[in-house]
Amino acid sequence: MNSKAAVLITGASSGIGAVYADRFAKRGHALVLVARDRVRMEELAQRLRQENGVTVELLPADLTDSDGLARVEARLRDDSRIGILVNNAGTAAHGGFLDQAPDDVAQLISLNTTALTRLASAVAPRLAREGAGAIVNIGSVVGLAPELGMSVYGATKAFALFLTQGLHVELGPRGVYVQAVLPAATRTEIWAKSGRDVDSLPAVMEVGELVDAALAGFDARETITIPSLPKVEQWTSFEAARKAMVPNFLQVHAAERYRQGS
Ligand SMILES: NC(=O)C1=CN([C@@H]2O[C@H](COP(=O)(O)OP(=O)(O)OC[C@H]3O[C@@H](n4cnc5c(N)ncnc54)[C@H](OP(=O)(O)O)[C@@H]3O)[C@@H](O)[C@H]2O)C=CC1
Ligand SMILES: N[C@@H](C=O)C(=O)O
Repeated sequence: MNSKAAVLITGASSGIGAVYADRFAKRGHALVLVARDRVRMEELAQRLRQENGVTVELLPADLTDSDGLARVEARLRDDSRIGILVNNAGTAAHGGFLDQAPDDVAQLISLNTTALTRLASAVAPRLAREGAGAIVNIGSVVGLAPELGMSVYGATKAFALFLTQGLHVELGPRGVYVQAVLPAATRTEIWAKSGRDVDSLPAVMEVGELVDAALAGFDARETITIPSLPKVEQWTSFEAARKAMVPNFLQVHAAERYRQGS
């Protein structure tokens, strides 16, 4: 019997999710693949079964649809073989805020934040009871960079980062590992799908290299993994500055600069 936890990967029909599937299959994990495109997932599943002898199941679902999302939530809640969730499905939006239709914005938020949170929420109680398992949330460096002008997409990725840090605080002591991976530009279909030419970017990482680095962070049990960032000290000092500010928030009086005439 295979004692390794099964891995449920969302957005597994292409790009980063498909490579996660490949790498976890190579490590001998059974897989549950989630996305809308059943045909692409079946092609991937057949190859992974053949090459690695692992069980690969498909759970086709649109995660912005309440029925689809509920099916995946139920699977995460009830299937005790699943010990790792890779919350990867996501889309980006082209254009600036003024050009984006509210319905498109709502759809983006629904996939990148609501689905991500509901799936984590479906699996977390069981993992906490078992005192084991992992939740991996795919964020983006865009979530740290409002200057890039992708405000809604970046906000969803900032959400993924914050949620990860919060869940790390809450679930870490219960034995559940939570990781956020923050890729920078990576060669996948997301760029063409959102109307952008990936080759116009100054630097793009190949998707295999991105996922291998993310898994190195996973193996090291990092909470935040930024594969492209050359010096980790930049992230650790950013975090140290944030943490140093937190004890100063609770005050009886407003800061001196806001006190008028007192
Ligand atoms: N590539 C990059 O430069 C970067 C990507 N990221 C993040 O990485 C993640 C993966 O993206 P990437 O691999 O690049 O892009 P892809 O477009 O290749 O993959 C996106 C995946 O999400 C799935 N998906 C999209 N919409 C839905 C939906 N409504 N329901 C279920 N699944 C859906 C797609 O499958 P299907 O269409 O079959 O449903 C596909 O499998 C995203 O969260 C993205 O924001 C972060 C930083 C950089
Ligand atoms: N997905 C990319 C933007 O569209 C990114 O996060 O860099």
